Amino acid sequence: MKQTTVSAAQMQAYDKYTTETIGIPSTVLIERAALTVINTVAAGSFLLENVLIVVGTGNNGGDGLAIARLLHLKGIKVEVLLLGDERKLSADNKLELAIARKYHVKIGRTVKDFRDYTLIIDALFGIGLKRDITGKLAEAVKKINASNQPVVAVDIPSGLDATTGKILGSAIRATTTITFGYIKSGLVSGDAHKRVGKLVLKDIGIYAPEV
Ligand SMILES: NC(=O)C1=CN([C@@H]2O[C@H](COP(=O)(O)OP(=O)(O)OC[C@H]3O[C@@H](n4cnc5c(N)ncnc54)[C@H](O)[C@@H]3O)[C@@H](O)[C@H]2O)[C@@H](O)CC1
Ligand SMILES: [K+]
Repeated sequence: MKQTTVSAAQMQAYDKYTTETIGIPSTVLIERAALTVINTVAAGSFLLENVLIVVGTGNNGGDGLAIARLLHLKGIKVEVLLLGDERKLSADNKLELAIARKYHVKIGRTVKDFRDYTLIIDALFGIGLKRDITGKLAEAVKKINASNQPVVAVDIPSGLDATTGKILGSAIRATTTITFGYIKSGLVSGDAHKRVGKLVLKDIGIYAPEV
């Protein structure tokens, strides 16, 4: 795996190349991303007693839903907090949500107190974040940070611009960030040092066209 950094646009192009030109279904990549996250989390010192997975409407949320399902099927107590407009789910997110619901994963729209969880997994936004996080979503981000609970960010802490590392409105403060395929430049620049925590790079089968 190359250690050079990539922009969000480059990473999106690699995703597209892998899924469209090579033909690996995006749900295979999501499953690999989810397996990687649960294995990395299990190998760490996190307490998996009561896990909250915060998911958004895009494919980062799709990763989160797959993580929730895999943990749930291992008998770990998990809860999903689904944030954003459910009518705007990406196709893969919709599929992962339907699968999670069939396995009776607990999925809610609100949380009483973020301090009730032993681990929070952040799958709100990945490299698709385009503008400032505002309103209810920004409130949730601030409450998660204020909870001081351990947070594992999926691909990138939500709210961080994947290219510049600038905080867009507000951003999750992660204990550990597990990023897929390549280190996005925003994980090592701008405000990244305030938000990323320990950075872990994992291969999930996305490669640049020249590989
Ligand atoms: N094939 C792929 O593209 C893969 C993607 N993966 C995951 O998917 C992520 C990228 O997924 P997406 O491109 O769907 O992007 P995201 O999941 O980052 O989110 C994009 C969604 O959020 C909305 N949005 C953007 N900024 C917003 C804001 N400020 N407030 C409210 N809504 C906002 C967009 O309109 C879009 O619906 C990666 O970071 C990675 O975690 C991996 O699962 C591997 C495969
Ligand atoms: K995230």
